[in-house]
Formats: sequence, structure tokens, C-alpha cells
Amino acid sequence: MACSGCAALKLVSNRNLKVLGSRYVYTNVKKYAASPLTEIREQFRKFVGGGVSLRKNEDNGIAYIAIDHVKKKNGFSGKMMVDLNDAVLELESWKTGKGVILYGAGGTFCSGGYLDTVRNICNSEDGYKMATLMHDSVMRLRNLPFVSVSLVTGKAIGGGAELMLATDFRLMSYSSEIRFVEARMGVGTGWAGGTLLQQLVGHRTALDLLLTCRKVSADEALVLGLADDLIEEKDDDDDEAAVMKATEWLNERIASHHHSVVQTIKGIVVCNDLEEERRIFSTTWGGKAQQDALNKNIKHNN
Ligand SMILES: CCCC(=O)SCCNC(=O)CCNC(=O)[C@H](O)C(C)(C)COP(=O)(O)OP(=O)(O)OC[C@H]1O[C@@H](n2cnc3c(N)ncnc32)[C@H](O)[C@@H]1OP(=O)(O)O
Repeated sequence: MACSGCAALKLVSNRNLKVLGSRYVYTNVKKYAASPLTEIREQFRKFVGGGVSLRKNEDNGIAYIAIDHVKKKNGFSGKMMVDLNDAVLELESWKTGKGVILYGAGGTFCSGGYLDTVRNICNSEDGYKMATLMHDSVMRLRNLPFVSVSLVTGKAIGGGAELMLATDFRLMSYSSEIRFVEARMGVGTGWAGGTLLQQLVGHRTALDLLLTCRKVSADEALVLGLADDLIEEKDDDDDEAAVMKATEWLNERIASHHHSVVQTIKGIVVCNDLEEERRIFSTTWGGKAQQDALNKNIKHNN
């Protein structure tokens, strides 16, 4: 009996087995015409609840993105998806920025999609639109020329666990936990989490976490490479203290560098293209930060 998978393999083997041979063809995938983001944003901003806010500190060059829907454990509404998109778009034009900290208010990182919004968009086409909007925000956040950190306190559940993968680093409070519950909710990852998790922990661990939907403690996250460091908490609800600790952690890496240097280093790490790396590199070579360093006759022997 012919199956669509076999047909696909046959077709593939006639063309280019090396490149296409491992792709499985999903038989129930419909092709949606890509909706312009402006239309998706108009549709999604109507699903209200909570908000995402952006604060830029010009003194330390760090921006703070706060996920705030505290009564619903920071469940992410359609409006919050649009707010996040706005925040990231605004950051793209911040010339003197160095870092970004993404955190949840009220002692929870994010409990994933806000279920009121989820119920309103519970069809395949709207799912595709949500993924389009969230992929745009996540990839823009990831590619910002600043060092980004997710500060995870409390729980990061479902889409919340995906969201924390968008940043360069993850700091977790000792009692926090991550849980990819998408499969339990009958779906896959919609906020780029499958791709990003696989890149971070490898294909087998990603599959294990996504299929078992098990809790990952902060200690285990550190071992798996999902977390980069743990922060002590006196009180998990004390947002300010946790944000301060994340700021200190980030400052150890960026405070002593000029924003142009931080932006160059981040740019060349994420561009994955040598021509682009040469172009970015040349923006600081011969610049003031280099001249100053040369004039100081710095020795690196201690
Ligand atoms: C591509 C994205 C796909 C996804 O994100 S799928 C995952 C969707 N998220 C969920 O299913 C989370 C469901 N919620 C939970 O498991 C628990 O509420 C959670 C987050 C572990 C927190 O547990 P607790 O600390 O015991 O708090 P609780 O259950 O009493 O919650 C307090 C109030 O918040 C509500 N809440 C939590 N997460 C929510 C969400 N995502 N959407 C809508 N409402 C949510 C919860 O129902 C409760 O509301 P209420 O006070 O009873 O009115």
C-alpha cells in the first residue's frame, strides 16, 4: 500500500537525496498565504489581558522587558504578543544599548499562552498567524545587537519555556522550574521553541523534554545547559531584587565595554556569515574604543 511518506521519499530520491532525503512530508499541512504582520497584529491586539512593557536605562545601556499579567501567572494574551513585538521593534533602533533583560512580574516568568486568547484562536490558520507573529518577535529579540538574558523566577510553562530560549543567556532562581507542556496540551511548540531548544540542548534532549513534558528544576537546567547560572532568592516575588541580581550578572560581562564593542561582538556571534562578520568587525576597528585601548598599553598578564 502506498503511503504519502513513501511517495515523498521516492520523489526525493529522484531529485537530491542528500539535501531532501530526510524530510518527512506532513500530509495535513495546509498552505496559508502569509498574512502581513500588520494584519496579524491588528487581529491579535484585540485579545486583551495583561501587558508587556519596555524600560530602557540609558545609564547602564540595559533594557528591561517585563511580562505582566500577574493574576493569570503571566499567561501571554494576543495583546501581549503585539506588545512584545513593539518592544523588540523599538529596541532595534536603540543606538547605545548593550543588554536586555526579559523577566516576568510577580514571581512567575510566564505560564505560556493565555488560555482565553488560546480559545479564541483555536484553529489551524490562526495558529499559523500566532506562530508568525511570535517567530518574528523571538528572532528579532535573538538577533538584537545586545546581550540578552531571560531571568526565570517561578515557572516557565509551555510558551513561557519557549520564550526564555529567545535570549542569549538564562538565569534561574533556585526554586524556579521549566516545563514544556505543549504536547500535554495537544500541540507542538509555536513560539520557535522546537528549533531553539534543539540548538541549545541537542536533538535527543529536546525530544525528551518536549515528549515527557516533565518539570525541569533549576539544578537540572544548569546541567542540561538550559540555564547558564542560578541566582539566590530571598523572596521569589521580589521582582526588583531579582532584576538587580540579573543586572549585576549581565554587567559583569558588558559594563566595561563601549556599546559599539558589545554590539560588534554580539553581531558577529549571531551572524553566522564570514562576509557579514568582516563588515561588522570593521565598524569598531580603528574606532575610539580601540584607540583608547592602544593608548593605555594594556597588558593581559594578570
Ligand atoms: C505555543 C504556546 C502553547 C502553550 O503555551 S500551552 C501552555 C498553556 N499554559 C497552561 O496550560 C498553563 C495552565 N496553568 C497552570 O498550569 C497553572 O496555573 C500554573 C501556571 C502551573 C500555576 O499554578 P499555580 O501557581 O497553582 O497558580 P493557579 O493555577 O492558581 O493560577 C492562578 C490563576 O492564573 C490562571 N492561569 C495560570 N496560567 C494561565 C494561563 N496560561 N492562561 C490563563 N489563565 C492562567 C489560573 O487559572 C488561575 O486563575 P483563577 O485565579 O483561578 O481565575
